Amino acid sequence: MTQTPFPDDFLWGCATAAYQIEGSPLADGAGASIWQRFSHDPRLMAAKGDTGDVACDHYNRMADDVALMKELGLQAYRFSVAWGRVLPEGTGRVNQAGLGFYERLVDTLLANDIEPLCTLYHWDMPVALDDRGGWLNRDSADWFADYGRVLFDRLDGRVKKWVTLNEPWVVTDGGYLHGALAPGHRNMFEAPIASHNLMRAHGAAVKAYRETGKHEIGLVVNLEPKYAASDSPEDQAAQRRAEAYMNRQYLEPAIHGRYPPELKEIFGEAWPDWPAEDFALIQQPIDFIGVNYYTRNVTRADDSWPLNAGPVPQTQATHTTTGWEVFPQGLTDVLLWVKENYGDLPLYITENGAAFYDPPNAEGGRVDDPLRVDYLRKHIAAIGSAIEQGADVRGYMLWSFLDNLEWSLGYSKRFGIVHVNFETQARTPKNSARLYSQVIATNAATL
Ligand SMILES: OC[C@@H]1[C@@H](O)[C@H](O)[C@@H](O)c2[nH]c(CCc3ccccc3)c[n+]21
Repeated sequence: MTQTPFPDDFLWGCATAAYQIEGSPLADGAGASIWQRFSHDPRLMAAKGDTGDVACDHYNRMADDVALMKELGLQAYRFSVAWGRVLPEGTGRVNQAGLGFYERLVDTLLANDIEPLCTLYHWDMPVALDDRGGWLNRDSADWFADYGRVLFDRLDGRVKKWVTLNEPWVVTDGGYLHGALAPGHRNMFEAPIASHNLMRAHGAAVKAYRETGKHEIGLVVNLEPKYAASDSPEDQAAQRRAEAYMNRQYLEPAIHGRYPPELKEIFGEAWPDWPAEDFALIQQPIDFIGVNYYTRNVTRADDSWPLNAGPVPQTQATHTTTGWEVFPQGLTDVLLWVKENYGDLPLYITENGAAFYDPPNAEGGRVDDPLRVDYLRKHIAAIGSAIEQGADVRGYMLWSFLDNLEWSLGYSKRFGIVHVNFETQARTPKNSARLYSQVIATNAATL
């Protein structure tokens, strides 16, 4: 048994997102989000009938859920705010009842010695703004900054770690290129525009935070390390395109004020000439980078659209129920890649976890999830290895605290370390929750 001690102030927590756990999406004056619209549309939703109307009913069960977080020993909790609860029309009128829910959540967390990490945007834009063009409208940067100011004014100080966007790549690739996620567009010309406006909005919100904010704000990106399938020039070029498209497209402008050249190659005539002043806005200095890691990709040249690059199935490996290869080394590799390419900004693992087929509630209220226990042990050890090699990793937010709505895949993909019986809303910690409690108590990875 090898123990890898973590830094003394390493922050151990869990992550969730508003639309995936809260339910009551229209309660107390809230304005509908694009996910309310998308999940109710059987033409768009893969898991037809699975909506966020109830989810984990966290909106009504928040105090009990925070008590369970405390019981498990969580030191932090990463959540997102549903924009439409706070600003039902997306801009203008503030819905005090909606803002009040998040104020109660933050105060309850603090009363339980759990540090709140607040994500402003985890994919649920108000429909009122989507109807005005959403992320395709350059005004979205101002809408988002104004929304941020409402939260900063009310919660900064109690919230000391802010995140502007969760995974702009997924918002763009899923919502505007392939259409698998809200708002369900499939348009190669729209995707770069949405992507660019998301980053302008990120910059505008960071700039707004610096007007009054006294703590930290960062950006969360999903990173999937790309390993060329061979040394052939074709596979090497495919790896560069895939890495640029997913892993560099957002960090390059945020940190270096530029886009990777491969994006013009990928999008061709669909890649606009961006106004130079946009990059000064996007490149606002941030205090940390949040890394969401789940798996890797072995990449080869192929005729897939739009990258002409695709995965080589790793048939010999363990896979999750979402089809992702379990590859802990990729987490070590990608943390060192961030350090090498983007400098020594503090890093947080803002998401890491896995969906496996968990047994139903066994007798005595236990859920045995050995594959998730093994996944977490190995990925937490992988972080320890990156830290030993010089990565400045400050915390780990496990995805996820509860089984929840896995977007268009519905409730069948269970990522929680706490099982949710969606008929009764009963919460049952899985064995992985017990493992995580031990990791937190010892501040060490044990393999
Ligand atoms: O899929 C598990 C989680 C989601 O539930 C989170 O809301 C989201 O932040 C998130 N991102 C990723 C990695 C990127 C990705 C998202 C969706 C589909 C494929 C890859 C995995 N997850």
